[in-house]
Amino acid sequence: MNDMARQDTPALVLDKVTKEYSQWQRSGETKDIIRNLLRPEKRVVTALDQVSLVINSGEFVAYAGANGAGKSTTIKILSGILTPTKGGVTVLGLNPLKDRIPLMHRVGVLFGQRTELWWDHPVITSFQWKKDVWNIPDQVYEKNLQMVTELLDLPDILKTFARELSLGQRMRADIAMLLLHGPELIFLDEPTLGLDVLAKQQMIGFLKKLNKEYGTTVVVTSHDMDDLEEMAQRVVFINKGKIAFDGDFDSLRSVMGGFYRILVTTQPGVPALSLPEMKLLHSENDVHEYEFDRTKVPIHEVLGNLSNYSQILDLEIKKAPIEDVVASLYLSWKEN
Ligand SMILES: Nc1ncnc2c1ncn2[C@@H]1O[C@H](COP(=O)(O)OP(=O)(O)OP(=O)(O)O)[C@@H](O)[C@H]1O
Repeated sequence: MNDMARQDTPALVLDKVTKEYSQWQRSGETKDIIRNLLRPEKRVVTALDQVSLVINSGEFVAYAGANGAGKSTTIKILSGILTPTKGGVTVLGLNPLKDRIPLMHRVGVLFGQRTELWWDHPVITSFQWKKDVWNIPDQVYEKNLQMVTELLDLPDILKTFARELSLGQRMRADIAMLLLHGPELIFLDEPTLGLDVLAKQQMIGFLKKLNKEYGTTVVVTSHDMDDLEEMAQRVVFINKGKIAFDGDFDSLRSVMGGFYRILVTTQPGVPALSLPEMKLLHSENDVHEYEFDRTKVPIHEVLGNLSNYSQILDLEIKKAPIEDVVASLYLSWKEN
């Protein structure tokens, strides 16, 4: 396929995909052992319920949702590990089940806590093993190895045994290995889980660069909404197997109202002011944090009200933290 045709083909399409699992039910009580053996009970769980989704080539998409929402199931279906119960799936224009081998050469999948590195060998040995087994041409391998070594700062890591790497170093080595065959589309499950602040920043910076400069389509799942907001342009939320939101982060914020935070620093000893249309969240020393909904009170009105108070020394307005927005969303979904 030429490059033009590739760009026109969506990176992935889910068309009314449903996935049901059968789960064996056992009470765990001794008195039920015989009954469990003779009349085992099964429960059908609908992990994905008529999910339709299109992700275009070159996008960076956050795929989010609470525990058990259906994220891993989606990624397993997209990578051909699972068959959907109903519905159609294409990845880079191919069928993940029938075309698994050709797809493997164009896609990369990384499940956060799993590693493909050989534990008792230096990292470079695993890389060379992948090159041989995957039949990666010398030129492609050398080019990608150079790219990941530079961008992920790997020189020392390459010579180190995988078992001796820190979590952050191992994650970098895993992502590097994933990219050696030059995938056009990558699925990453929790790539920042457990990383310290610096390692996390490095990982986020690298993924953004990979998407922007190399055009790789990236689909990331994570429970850390701040990380997702920093990385992705689009967020798709799945809730109980259904797409509950698909858009950018600002639109996600506005789903729960246009909540903003304002930090008001007053002169020492001045108690928190009671301000119209603003909810006091907390006060510490002379800094008081309020929340307001800008769809109800425009920002200029808030500032106008505050300008009447000579006790105010400083002001800072910021968007409500995305984690809080999502917590309210989860709560509203739970109640429905
Ligand atoms: N192999 C399986 N057999 C039976 N049920 C399963 C299986 N895998 C997942 N499920 C069920 O499908 C639903 C979706 O699970 P899935 O692992 O896709 O969620 P998730 O969004 O990835 O969750 P998490 O964030 O906790 O990893 C859950 O109710 C889960 O119990």
